[in-house]
Amino acid sequence: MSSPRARLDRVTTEHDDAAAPPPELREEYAQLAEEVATHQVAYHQKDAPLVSDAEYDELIHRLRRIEAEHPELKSADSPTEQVGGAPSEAFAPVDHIQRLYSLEDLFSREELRVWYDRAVASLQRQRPEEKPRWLVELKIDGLAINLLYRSGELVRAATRGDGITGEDVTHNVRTIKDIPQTLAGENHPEELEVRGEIFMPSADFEAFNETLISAGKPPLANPRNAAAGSIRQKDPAKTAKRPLSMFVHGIGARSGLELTSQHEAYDQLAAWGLPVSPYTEILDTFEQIEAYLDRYQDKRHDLVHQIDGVVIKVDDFTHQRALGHTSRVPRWAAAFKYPPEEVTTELLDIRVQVGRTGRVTPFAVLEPVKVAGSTVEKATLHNQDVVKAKNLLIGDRVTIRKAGDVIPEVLGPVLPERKRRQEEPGRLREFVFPTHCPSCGAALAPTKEDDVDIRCPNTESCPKQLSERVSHIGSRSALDIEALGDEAANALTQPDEPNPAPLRSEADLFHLSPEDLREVRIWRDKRGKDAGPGQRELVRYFWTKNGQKPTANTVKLFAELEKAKQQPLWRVLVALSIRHVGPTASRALASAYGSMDKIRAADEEELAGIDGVGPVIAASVREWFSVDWHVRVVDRWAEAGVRMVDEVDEDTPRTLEGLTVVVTGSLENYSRDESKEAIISRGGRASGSVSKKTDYVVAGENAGSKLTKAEQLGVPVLDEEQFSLLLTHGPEGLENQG
Ligand SMILES: NC(=O)c1ccc[n+]([C@@H]2O[C@H](COP(=O)([O-])OP(=O)(O)OC[C@H]3O[C@@H](n4cnc5c(N)ncnc54)[C@H](O)[C@@H]3O)[C@@H](O)[C@H]2O)c1
Ligand SMILES: [Zn+2]
Repeated sequence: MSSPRARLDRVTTEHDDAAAPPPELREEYAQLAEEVATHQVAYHQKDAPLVSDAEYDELIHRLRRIEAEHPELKSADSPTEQVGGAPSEAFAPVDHIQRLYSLEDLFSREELRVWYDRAVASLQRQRPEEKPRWLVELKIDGLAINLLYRSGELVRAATRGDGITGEDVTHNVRTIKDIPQTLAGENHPEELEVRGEIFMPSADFEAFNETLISAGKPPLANPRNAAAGSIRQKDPAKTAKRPLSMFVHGIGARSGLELTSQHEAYDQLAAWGLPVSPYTEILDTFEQIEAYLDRYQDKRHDLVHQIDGVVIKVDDFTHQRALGHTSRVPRWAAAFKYPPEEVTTELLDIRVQVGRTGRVTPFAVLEPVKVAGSTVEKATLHNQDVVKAKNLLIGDRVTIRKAGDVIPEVLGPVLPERKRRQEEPGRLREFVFPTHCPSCGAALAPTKEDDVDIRCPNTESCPKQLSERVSHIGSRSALDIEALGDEAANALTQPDEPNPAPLRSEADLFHLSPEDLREVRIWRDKRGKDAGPGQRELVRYFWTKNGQKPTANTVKLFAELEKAKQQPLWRVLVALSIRHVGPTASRALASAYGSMDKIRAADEEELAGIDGVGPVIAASVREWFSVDWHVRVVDRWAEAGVRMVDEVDEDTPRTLEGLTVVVTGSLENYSRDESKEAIISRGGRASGSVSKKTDYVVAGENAGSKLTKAEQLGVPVLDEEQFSLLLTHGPEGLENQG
């Protein structure tokens, strides 16, 4: 599929100014048109898309581009002229009184700007005295519906179909509680068409899918497919079981009803009991529209329904009429699309990786694909059971999802494509979990018999486990050694033939000398940040000449290792890679005991009793200290001068004793860890989630849902300045603030 597309791009640019389309282009145009038409049927009629919306959008855009350059290629039934699909024969056809249109898609701020300027200019010419206002609302990812009310009674409901003829789904729509059978209020027009979007609320969608999975049925792909599939059931009883809602987004034919604007129409429809969206706003300027786009891009996962963009409409009906329609879309409205969060790509392979605690996890190797602003080529699959549950075969086309900052997830195979591929022998194959560690060759096994996790038992010297542990020691949540990242950890722990690895165990990390790194490439060759231009040769000269003067990179590593020895006890605990012992548990242990020796001496029961520790972590800590080489790590580090005791700083006043504080968003003067430490060292509890028990929420730049939650629960919200006052003077500091 990709090669004809790539060729197409080339051909269209080369022939920008050519008059007659060359035969290859003709043929490729025909092919692409057919492909797009197939996707339209799969999506609109069968509710079973073969590709993601993003890919479809790309195809149809290319088609439009060719048509723009070579209009003679375009036929009247081109897929670019279609509004949705022809109505399915499973339902009675219904002619809409007034046509339904699709919307022009805009994929960037630049495209939006062009569209906006054109609309403004066109209105300016026609009605120079008036300035348009914009009604901006969310683009609900659902199914369009046209409701017909006669004298206040719902008489018919139809899908959009091709815009002229839809499918009669009245019985099914009557099962939706949000849609009134009889309108409230009075003065109902004799005839009224109400347009809206039927959707399955995000929360219900997840719950519904869980019931499907537990009944052994395949889950629905996304809320849009869910809504469309639910409305187009043959049996209304089935539709009735689906949690569906609707929001109004337009008005069609209306007899004897005088309305002057879109927002007035919404107000009237709301007064008659129809559900209108709470997210709609009337705006005046382009900047305000952009601010709206920004706001909802951040919030898109906290909404009642899924959205794929924002719809911008000219509010005034006179203005709408002045701008008019094309055959397919209104010129007075357009849809701004957010970057897609779901795309499909090829599952090239499933491999396994070895983690720092020996866990061997499968991950998907993907054909690189852009999603939500970044390129994805790998996604964890967690364990064998997940690979099975997701029903993945190597060679499948798969849907992946990346929402915001969340790590990318493989949702599952594109099933219709799977069927096609199954017919080609050898195209698909099942993933077989390896029996031996890909790094050290040890036989893999679960720790306990019924454990889903498979592990490499060679914990001490499996090179991959060791390098993962070493890079973890350098990570920000552990000893925070910037010069000790993945690359450095690899260089330290993997042999670089003919040289052996400088480090065979993390026990010796703090005993390394610059001499040990002399032959290791990243320290031998690389100029550090401090080394100025031209110094590289000089530094190398010293190395080769007398082996005395280390490179700037080496200096940096050793300076940072030295500094790391002074890190607080909790960070040392994190650095040890004890299973289940992350920053939270480490802080709890460190503040309860204050020294490594005491933690080592504590028995399991005692550990389990510590607030923030509990039985699982307690067992894990005890087990860890029972292994000889683990203890050796601690001893060797202590020997090298790593701090194993927390000094109780008598000078820090315990101003936050007994208080729980949540910090959200970014502060100017404190990093995430610094603010936590500031709270804990003053006797407070630094929590990650807001509840009724939270005493204060400190909100920095870009604070998100935690701030909203605090406001809902009435938890006092502090800015950074008030936070500083709280730290130095306790709650009284805030009271005196005036
Ligand atoms: N994956 C595939 O194979 C495939 C195939 C065909 C179409 N598609 C997807 O379908 C969409 C194109 O279909 P389309 O013609 O329905 O266009 P569209 O969904 O981009 O926009 C038009 C529709 O948006 C809906 N809408 C939602 N909120 C609205 C609001 N607030 N105001 C007005 N309208 C609102 C209306 O139902 C309207 O008909 C694209 O997203 C495309 O990616 C995908
Ligand atoms: Zn191994």
